[in-house]
Amino acid sequence: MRVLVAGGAGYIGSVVTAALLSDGHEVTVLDDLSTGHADAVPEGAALAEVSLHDSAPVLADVRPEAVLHFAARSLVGVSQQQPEDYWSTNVGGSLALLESMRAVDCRRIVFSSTAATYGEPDALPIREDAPTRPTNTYGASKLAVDHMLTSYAVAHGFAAVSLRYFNVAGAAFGLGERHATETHLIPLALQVAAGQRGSLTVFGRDYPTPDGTCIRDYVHVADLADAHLLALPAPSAGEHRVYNLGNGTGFSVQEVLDAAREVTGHAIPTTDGPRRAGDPAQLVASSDRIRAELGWTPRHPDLVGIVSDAWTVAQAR
Ligand SMILES: NC(=O)c1ccc[n+]([C@@H]2O[C@H](COP(=O)([O-])OP(=O)(O)OC[C@H]3O[C@@H](n4cnc5c(N)ncnc54)[C@H](O)[C@@H]3O)[C@@H](O)[C@H]2O)c1
Ligand SMILES: O=c1ccn([C@@H]2O[C@H](COP(=O)(O)OP(=O)(O)O[C@H]3O[C@H](CO)[C@H](O)[C@H](O)[C@H]3O)[C@@H](O)[C@H]2O)c(=O)[nH]1
Repeated sequence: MRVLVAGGAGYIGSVVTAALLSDGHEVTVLDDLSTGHADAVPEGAALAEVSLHDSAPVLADVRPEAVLHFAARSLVGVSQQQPEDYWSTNVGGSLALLESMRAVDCRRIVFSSTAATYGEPDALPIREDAPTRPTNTYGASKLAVDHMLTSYAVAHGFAAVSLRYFNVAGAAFGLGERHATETHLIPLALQVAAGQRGSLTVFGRDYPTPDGTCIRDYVHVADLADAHLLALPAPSAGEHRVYNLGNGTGFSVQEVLDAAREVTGHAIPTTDGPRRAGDPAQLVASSDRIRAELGWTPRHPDLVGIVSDAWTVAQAR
């Protein structure tokens, strides 16, 4: 298939681009390089350095049969201080992209949604029919795009899938996480292990969890790539599907740090800090729906393996 990958110079988009290429697809990456890197775009994919807002000429030129949409602002904390950037990029940019698609009669899309659309869960694991009550602008902006896709499916015959990722981690195809402003636990722990950072702050040890630290569901980026390949052809015209993506097993911040110490052989000093605003105590996915409907099975559910793959690629840089 001829596909356009919006945000394909970023962490997850670049890995999925590599997976699409190895599956025989023809790929053009559209990315403004605001948080991505040109050298992360896999060889064999074309790069159009353009914003979502100016995507129309690129779509007119490429004439894709489908779009995979990763391009976004995705820092929860910043979304609370600069909401305008989140509404503009995530919602305004996505609307512009959908209109660019409609103009060239391209109506198939896979969208990067997030566990942040659910907010604080009533019950675990979180299923797709759980209430969506985002606790930050980032999650609210992603939920708005999910709603946009439902209405584009109904009104304009789009075939759409929202994949609600939980905590994406690990590396594949030699590509890992490389954010100028890094906020994610695993890459930060590995930067401490590599001596690039002195220590890491544990955000809260007083949560109602067995060791007092937050629990998250870490999913390997290679398993995420598998899910995108399965989701791409799945919906029919007029259909918008929503699938959670996680392993269904939660690990605490303490367990992640222990795994990082085991993998790297470094002590990884930490200090204890207050809770980070808006962090739910536990987020664990039920991925029963995508397992049942698309046959997705995570091949790398082991936390030590996920951290180990991230470490291998971080060291190679
Ligand atoms: N990393 C996670 O754990 C996680 C979890 C849930 C959802 N997500 C979502 O997955 C997607 C990818 O996340 P990531 O971690 O790879 O982020 P990333 O920042 O590495 O990648 C995002 C890419 O989008 C590009 N981009 C941003 N705004 C753009 C615009 N206006 N026009 C064109 N390109 C633009 C950036 O340059 C970057 O290359 C995001 O939509 C994010 O919200 C990520
Ligand atoms: O320096 C740090 C960084 C993180 N943490 C903790 O580690 C856990 C994981 O934090 P991350 O920042 O790595 O990931 P989040 O769970 O905050 O965010 C992820 O899940 C969200 C869903 O709520 C969104 O989807 C978001 O895009 C995605 O990155 C949290 O309990 C956080 O408090 C620390 O203790 N210290």
